[in-house]
Amino acid sequence: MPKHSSDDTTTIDNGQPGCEIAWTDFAQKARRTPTHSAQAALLRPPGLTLDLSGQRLSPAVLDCARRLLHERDFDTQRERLLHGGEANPTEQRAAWHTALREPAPTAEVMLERQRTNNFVRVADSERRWRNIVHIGIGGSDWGVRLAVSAFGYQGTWRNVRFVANIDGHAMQGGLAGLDPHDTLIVLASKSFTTSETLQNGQRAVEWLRAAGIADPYQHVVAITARPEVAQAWGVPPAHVFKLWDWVGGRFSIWSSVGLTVALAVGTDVVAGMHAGASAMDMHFAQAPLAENAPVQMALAGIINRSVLGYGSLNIAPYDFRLAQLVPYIQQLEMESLGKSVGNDGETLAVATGPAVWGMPGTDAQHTFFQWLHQGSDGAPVDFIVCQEADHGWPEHHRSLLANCLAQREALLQGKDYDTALAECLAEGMPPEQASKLARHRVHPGGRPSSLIVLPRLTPYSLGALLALYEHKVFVQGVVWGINPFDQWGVEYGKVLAKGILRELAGDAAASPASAQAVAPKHDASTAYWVQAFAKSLKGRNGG
Ligand SMILES: O=P(O)(O)OC[C@H]1O[C@](O)(CO)[C@@H](O)[C@@H]1O
Repeated sequence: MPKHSSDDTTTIDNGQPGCEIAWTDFAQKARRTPTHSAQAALLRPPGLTLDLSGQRLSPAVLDCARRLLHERDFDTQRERLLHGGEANPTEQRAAWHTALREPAPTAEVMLERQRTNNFVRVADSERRWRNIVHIGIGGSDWGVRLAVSAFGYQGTWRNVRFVANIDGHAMQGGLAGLDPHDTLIVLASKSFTTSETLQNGQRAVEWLRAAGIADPYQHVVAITARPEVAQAWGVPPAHVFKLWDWVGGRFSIWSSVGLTVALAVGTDVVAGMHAGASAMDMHFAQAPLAENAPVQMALAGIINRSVLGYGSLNIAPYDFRLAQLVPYIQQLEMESLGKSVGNDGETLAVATGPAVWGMPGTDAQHTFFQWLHQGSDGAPVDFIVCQEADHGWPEHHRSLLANCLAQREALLQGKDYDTALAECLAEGMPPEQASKLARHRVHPGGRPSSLIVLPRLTPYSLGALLALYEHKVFVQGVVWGINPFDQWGVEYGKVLAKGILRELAGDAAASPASAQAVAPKHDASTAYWVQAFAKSLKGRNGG
């Protein structure tokens, strides 16, 4: 059976009787449904409107999807997710990020929310911490960057810098020009073991100390699921904010990791995002499947990936403020769905999570839209746009909206040869030249897309949008039979890096075999570069 196939007969078999039939029916119906239905297919969950008319969805597809979801035990799995059950079986824990944004959360969640808000209130009232350096990576970074750039794009009275990368230039740039005496370092790390974050944090502490600050840790806060480790590292207990093991790293924007957002753009923004996301949670829990936005979006994505064979998904926010949405969704989708082994431990028979990439429109149009329109592969596109802008130049917003709709229409409708030829002739070309050039002007069309319209960019609508994608990813995990809440693939590289690091530091005993049992013997190329880099590092350090 092919691993990656758009063949109708490719089956998903996760050990449940009948799944193969439901999948085959679903795939066949989807294949027979044309992309681009005659009417806009609008869903109106909280905070946004979703137009899926550019996808291969139809009542017949939905009918088969219902059976498929039933056979995957979707209702039970959704219940488990939303009520703190063991949604993450390989790590034997919940994935209960929805609990963090509930209007009436548990006492422990409420306590951390209050502690975070108090910290911000005191800092604001004292006009303290003019500079914030947020140090975190992956899920401890992207959501914060996104919210700060979405609502602080005009600048804020606090100067907020982000440092994620282990590359020393990132830290150098992150600290450059700041007054250490009025700088707060926010260390966000669920595990408090991530080497990038801890090393960058160490540099920040040294920088504070070098400025003559006697107790640099008074300038540091930590947000972590391991408060005792953060305290042992030096952070005062009152500066340690907690999240929980049952919050996946890529969902931590809903936790105290939002502290930097609150310091930068206000606690109201955080509360608004929570409200929007929580409303989407309710919608996901209660809306019938035909109107359930995350479910419908998930089905469209499954058809694009596993039935039509598209290898990637393009995210095109037609909003400059949402540039950081691209890496945010990239991590959410690719860390969650970048798996090829199912929950039963078997290799999956169908292709799962697509590569996710993108850039805000209209920049994207001048960068890679050519490939989307006429390239041999193409990719489904999620267009995201706000109906109303928040600036005072309506002509700019008109152009932005026109561009968004035009790109989508071109992908959907395409342009056939006769139209292209007529165009060329109307431009006065001689017939022979026109017939040649017309071929280059043909757009295949029928390329799938979704259009997500936010009434305007508010914390509520952004919260709803993020929760929409989260639940979409979850539903895809259910259908594909994979756990979207672990990320074992990231771990192996981390383990190997530790061994190589020791070798680069000249630790002779750290040959791969002796460093750790799981590290393989280096391949010839890696061995060559380890030696070469070790030599140049040694030379540089005068060794
Ligand atoms: O918050 P931590 O524990 O520092 O982890 C940072 C990131 O590293 C990962 O574990 C792996 O990339 C992500 O899931 C997570 O968001």
